[in-house]
Amino acid sequence: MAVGMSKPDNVAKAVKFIEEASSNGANIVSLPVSNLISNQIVMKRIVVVLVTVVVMVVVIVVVEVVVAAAATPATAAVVVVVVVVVVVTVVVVVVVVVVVTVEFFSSWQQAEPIPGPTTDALSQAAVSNSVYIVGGSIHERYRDKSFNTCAVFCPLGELIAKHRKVHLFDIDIPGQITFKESQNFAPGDQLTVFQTPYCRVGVGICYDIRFPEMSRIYAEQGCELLVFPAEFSIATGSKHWELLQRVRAVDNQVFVASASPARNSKGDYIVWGHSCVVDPWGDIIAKADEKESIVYADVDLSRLEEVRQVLPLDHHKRYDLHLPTQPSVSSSLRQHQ
Ligand SMILES: O=C(O)CCC(=O)C(=O)O
Repeated sequence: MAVGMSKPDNVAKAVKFIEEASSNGANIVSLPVSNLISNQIVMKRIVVVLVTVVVMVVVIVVVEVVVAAAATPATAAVVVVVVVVVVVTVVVVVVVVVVVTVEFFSSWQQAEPIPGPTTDALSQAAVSNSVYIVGGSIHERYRDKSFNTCAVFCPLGELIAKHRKVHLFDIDIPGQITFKESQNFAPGDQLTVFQTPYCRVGVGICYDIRFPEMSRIYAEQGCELLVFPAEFSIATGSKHWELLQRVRAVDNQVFVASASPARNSKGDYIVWGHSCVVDPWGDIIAKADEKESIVYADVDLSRLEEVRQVLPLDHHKRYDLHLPTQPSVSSSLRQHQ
């Protein structure tokens, strides 16, 4: 789905898509990342514009004062020094106040607790449509911290799992993309698995897909489907989006589904789009383009068995040589398995 600036509109649209997916027979519906979070990049642009305007106004005032003072040479030098000191102080104060305010606004005020208004709407949508919902991600406020969190609901509307993004996207690819997610979020410290009557599901958010150990643990814990609400940019998505999903599917012999927002036309972070579902053989069985759409796929467990039979990787594993993994599953798994 296309993500807008208004959180209530995004939530309403998500609910509409859930209804549509369910009416077309979907049992598990995943929303993309950011569908419920306003665009912080736009906030940062507003700051840049605001600061630029303030600086320009101050510069104009200074020029006026200097020109006026130049008429009386004796006081000109003193006036210039005073004005410069005042201007620099004002600019520094304005920048600090605005940046701190906006960071606070974007990283905290938009956040909400779970349960909260957004997850209430998702819970209601799960009940009304009798589906499991992997709720994209919301900006969760918990005590004095913010998390990038995916809430999962069962058809009874219960919150059965909550995945707080484990790996934060702090990267700098010169000339392409710089992102420091840890400025706004704290990392989660648990992996998340939930059980449905159809299959067992492991959840990750976006950058989490890049860490093969996480998907491996999910597979070892019996997951047949891995779901990644995500939001890759063009910079990395064009190269790695499909590749990562296919390699996770092939290595672990599981289905992998990744839900992305539609391509946005404005902003510094251009979303790649292309939600897709990959089967355990690595075939892409359903795929969107960059535009807004719903992607449907059957998680056919007999296909999974077939792949595991012809390529019995689990039987060939050399656990005596491979590094042991350290499973750590969220309490939701223990409660709902
Ligand atoms: O791994 C990537 O290339 C993109 C990840 C990302 O955009 C995120 O986690 O927010």
